[in-house]
Amino acid sequence: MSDSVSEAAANLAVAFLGPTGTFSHEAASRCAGETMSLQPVASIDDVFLAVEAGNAELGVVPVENSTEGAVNTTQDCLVETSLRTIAELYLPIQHNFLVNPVAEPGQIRRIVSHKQSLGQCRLWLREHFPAIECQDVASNAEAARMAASDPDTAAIAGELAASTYQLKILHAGIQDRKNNTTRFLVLSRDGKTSSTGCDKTSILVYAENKPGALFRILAPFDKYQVSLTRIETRPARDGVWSYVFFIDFEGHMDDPAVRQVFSELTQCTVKIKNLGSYPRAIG
Ligand SMILES: O=C(O)C(=O)C[C@]1(C(=O)O)C=C[C@@H](O)C=C1
Repeated sequence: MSDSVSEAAANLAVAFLGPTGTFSHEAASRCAGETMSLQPVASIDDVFLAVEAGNAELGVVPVENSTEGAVNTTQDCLVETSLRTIAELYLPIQHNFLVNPVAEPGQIRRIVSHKQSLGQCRLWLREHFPAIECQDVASNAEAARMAASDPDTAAIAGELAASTYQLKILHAGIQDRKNNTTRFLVLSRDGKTSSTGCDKTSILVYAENKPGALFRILAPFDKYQVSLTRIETRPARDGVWSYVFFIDFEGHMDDPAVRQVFSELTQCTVKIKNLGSYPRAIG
């Protein structure tokens, strides 16, 4: 994990989407290391709230998946939050079809999982269980917990959830894409990081509702040769059919070229928000 994370003081908590056994738990464990404790919370919104309120020092949230794309709840929370991203990490996501050890073959009446995971296994589910109802629940570990108390219910979740809730792995590696990966963000209140020479910056941009607005947003990146790594749109929520752009690009806010881009963007947008600069992880 990056220096920015290891600099967080000892014995402080890292909040993540719980309960125990989610992929978010795995991601949070990697960033907590030996020194920080782990704090499961009920939702992604609660991760933001825990860090904003000072009940946790850091929060770990999924932001995008290589199969399913953006995690919308996280994007929406990023619009409203004052937290900054201080690190990113990529986690390979291997899904499993988990059943209660006492379940008989043919007993499964419903399949539960987080909606991102159901999406990541859509083709497999269509091929193997076309007639069984799929229901999305708050997290994969919540799904595993349900399967542990009901032999009619199967869960889609990771190995950590299988061992935590003592479920049987009936089918392993059922995600539609073998190299399925989720990118997580590490959030903090103060958000201070130093340039490492290999960083990324995330910003949020409210575009003008005028012809050429997106063209003008992209022009400074071309002018200062700053490479974009992601651009994503979400409804802005402060008007019908107005949009906000999430833009990730290479470089740190302290780098001269990035400063130039940011200052030119402030002149051609309605509003711009710095979501943080952080060391680039290998995905
Ligand atoms: O339910 C979990 O295990 C989570 O940590 C959530 C989540 C997500 O929201 O994307 C995390 C990684 C996987 O992409 C699937 C689910």
